Amino acid sequence: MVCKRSIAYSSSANLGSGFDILSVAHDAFYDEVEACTSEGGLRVVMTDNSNIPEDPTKNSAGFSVLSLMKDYGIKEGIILKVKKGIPAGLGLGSSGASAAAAVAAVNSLFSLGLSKDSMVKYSMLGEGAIAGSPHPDNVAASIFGGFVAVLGERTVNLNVNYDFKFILFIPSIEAKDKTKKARELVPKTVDMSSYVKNMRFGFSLMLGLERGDRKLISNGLNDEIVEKARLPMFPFYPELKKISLSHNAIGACVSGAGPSILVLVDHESEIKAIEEEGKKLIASFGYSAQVKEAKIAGGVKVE
Ligand SMILES: Nc1ncnc2c1ncn2[C@@H]1O[C@H](COP(=O)(O)OP(=O)(O)OP(=O)(O)O)[C@@H](O)[C@H]1O
Ligand SMILES: N[C@@H](CCO)C(=O)O
Repeated sequence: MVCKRSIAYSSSANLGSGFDILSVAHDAFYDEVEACTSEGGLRVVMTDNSNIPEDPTKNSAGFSVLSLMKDYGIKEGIILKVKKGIPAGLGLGSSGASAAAAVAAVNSLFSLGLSKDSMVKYSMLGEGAIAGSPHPDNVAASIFGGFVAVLGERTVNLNVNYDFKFILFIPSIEAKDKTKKARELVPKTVDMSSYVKNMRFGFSLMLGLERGDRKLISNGLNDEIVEKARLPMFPFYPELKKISLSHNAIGACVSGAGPSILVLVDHESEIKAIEEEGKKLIASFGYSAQVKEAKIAGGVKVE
């Protein structure tokens, strides 16, 4: 039996207006996957006591690897042992990280020579199996690391020339098929004024990161369309953003499909006040919340 082990970090997708395009990997949490050759077929084993299905067609890691096995004619059996570090269903790219780690491990196990873009392609299929449509942003961040823009079949890393860190507010809200439901809330059409505002936000964020311009980054962390449509899923968000900005955060946005919220902070921000008041606010809505500080993380690693 030959094995390969990999780890992939959590991520926050969308970053305001970049629905299904922009994302960032952070070191808040990571998943580990060990892929070993075995008897025929694919078996997924969740090594912790999570309720995540082990049926490969219902598991993001399993479905991605099934697709790889089919396309690359892999006849040998594979056992995937998935150790979850990233809590699922909270907008932290949990399903995407498992898929990314599994694809990278199998790529190495069978020396498939997949490019990072091909790994994104296979990993996003796992997202499709559970969220109804295969969004690429979380898996792209987990594979490439850093800030990414997914531009069709290519993912590009953004240069970051500003020093900041993240605060993640992670409310304990259990919602079955959360991302699937959240995607159903996204409007099918948008009016021109929202489109123009969102283009401005997206360009502001990308240029602000590249130029190290705090004001542009701050202006970029906004969204007129998707966050608004999904607000009933995280009703505390507008007030949490207000509190963060009043204490000099750079900006705040919904992490992926929520309910977690990502806040960017730097030396000018009153971090303790943001964390304490933010937690109290979420409690006033009836939810407990974990608050976690994090930094930008690298891409998937195979041992
Ligand atoms: N390997 C996996 N890791 C995590 N969740 C998985 C996995 N395979 C299947 N799932 C299922 O996917 C659902 C969680 O996915 P969902 O997209 O809602 O959350 P997420 O990946 O944590 O967040 P987001 O995509 O918003 O960042 C759960 O119902 C879980 O059972
Ligand atoms: N772009 C995806 C990310 C899910 O984490 C969405 O917002 O549905």
